[in-house]
Amino acid sequence: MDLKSTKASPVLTDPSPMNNSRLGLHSSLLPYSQSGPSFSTSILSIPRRKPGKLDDVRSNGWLDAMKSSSPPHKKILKDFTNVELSSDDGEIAYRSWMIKYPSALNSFQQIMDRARNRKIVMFLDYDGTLSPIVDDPDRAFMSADMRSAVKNVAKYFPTAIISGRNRDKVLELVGLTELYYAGSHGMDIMFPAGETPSGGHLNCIKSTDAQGKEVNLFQPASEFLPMINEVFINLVEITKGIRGAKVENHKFCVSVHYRNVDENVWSVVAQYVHDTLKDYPRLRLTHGRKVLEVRPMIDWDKGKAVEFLLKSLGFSNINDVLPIYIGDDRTDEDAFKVLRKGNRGYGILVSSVPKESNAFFSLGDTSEVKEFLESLVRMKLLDAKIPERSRGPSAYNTDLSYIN
Ligand SMILES: O=P(O)(O)OC[C@H]1O[C@H](O[C@H]2O[C@H](CO)[C@@H](O)[C@H](O)[C@H]2O)[C@H](O)[C@@H](O)[C@@H]1O
Repeated sequence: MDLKSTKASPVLTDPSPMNNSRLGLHSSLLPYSQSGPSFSTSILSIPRRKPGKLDDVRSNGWLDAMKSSSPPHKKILKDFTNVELSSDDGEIAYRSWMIKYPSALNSFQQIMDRARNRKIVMFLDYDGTLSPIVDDPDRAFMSADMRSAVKNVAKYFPTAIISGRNRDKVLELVGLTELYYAGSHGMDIMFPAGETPSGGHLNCIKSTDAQGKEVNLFQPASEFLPMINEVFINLVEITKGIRGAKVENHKFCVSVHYRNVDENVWSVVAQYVHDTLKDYPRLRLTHGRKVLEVRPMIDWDKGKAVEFLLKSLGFSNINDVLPIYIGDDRTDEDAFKVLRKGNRGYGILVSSVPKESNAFFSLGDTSEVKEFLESLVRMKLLDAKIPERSRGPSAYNTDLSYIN
């Protein structure tokens, strides 16, 4: 297979604003320009390959997007309101944001009313949702309490983790075999054998899980595997002189982290990724939290993965099912959109600062996520105890702490 071929695959589309036609805007990349940002040799050793013109990543918006990824709270408030805010103003801006995206904890009753006579299906993102954001992606562990909250939720509600990470890695981090897992932003889905979605998807293969159980794997970007490996190797090589840069191979996508890179050098990281992508017109870039993500240019994302799983698991009837997706990142917005469309379910954004979103509700941080999951379980147990006839709208407002 010609890895760099532009020949279209049936699944290829160009859904991203950050695609390679944008990248092509400045195709005549010049050798490294001295007018780029200055950096000390203590944080950046001489790279093997010189980056193209650093203006590329400025003019195509990459740098702005990088700066606005997980910025300080004050900057987010300024961007959200368009004015410089004092901390009191910030509090007001946050409160008005909360009116638009009410707390899922405070709106629990409303969510439960909607869930009456419907099966809740839970979708959970990993980083920033189940585990707090930390500097080292290899140390993004979830707490034991969170693990037990997820385990309990999965006892009563079908539960899937949809992560940008490699599927095996996220399974290792979560450590619960009773869940469904989708890695690589939904491009690597494992689901039970026998449950194939109607419509007979291609790219669905039989496999076995870690316990030797038969499962189905859906990998719509499987043809990109060699290309992704090649790009991973190139990106590791090209960024190895940049202190703090880290490249992860997630099988069907590659992450380039700049969280621990000196901000003056971000443009160099961006330019290296930009230069690399010029050789791969069938790959595109998306932005996460202080991470650049290189992925196949296919019409597939976390939203499509949610739809696929609902269908595969037999939960596509909108009248019987209430899907809830909790996530914190831009890539989760695709899933929020799918649930918002046709009022199908609820997206819940995890954020402690105002952010525009397609979610319906918000939760402030991972501890509120845990609280929400625990409330779902308590509600389920209470439901089993209260006879149908005595259930009123306020049934779930009672103190549920006696249920263990
Ligand atoms: O879809 P997710 O499960 O949320 O994965 C998205 C990315 O998460 C990881 O990076 C993020 O979390 C790290 C640990 O807290 C943090 O250091 C990093 O800055 C964040 O971007 C993961 O390492 C990425 O590969 C995922 O794409």
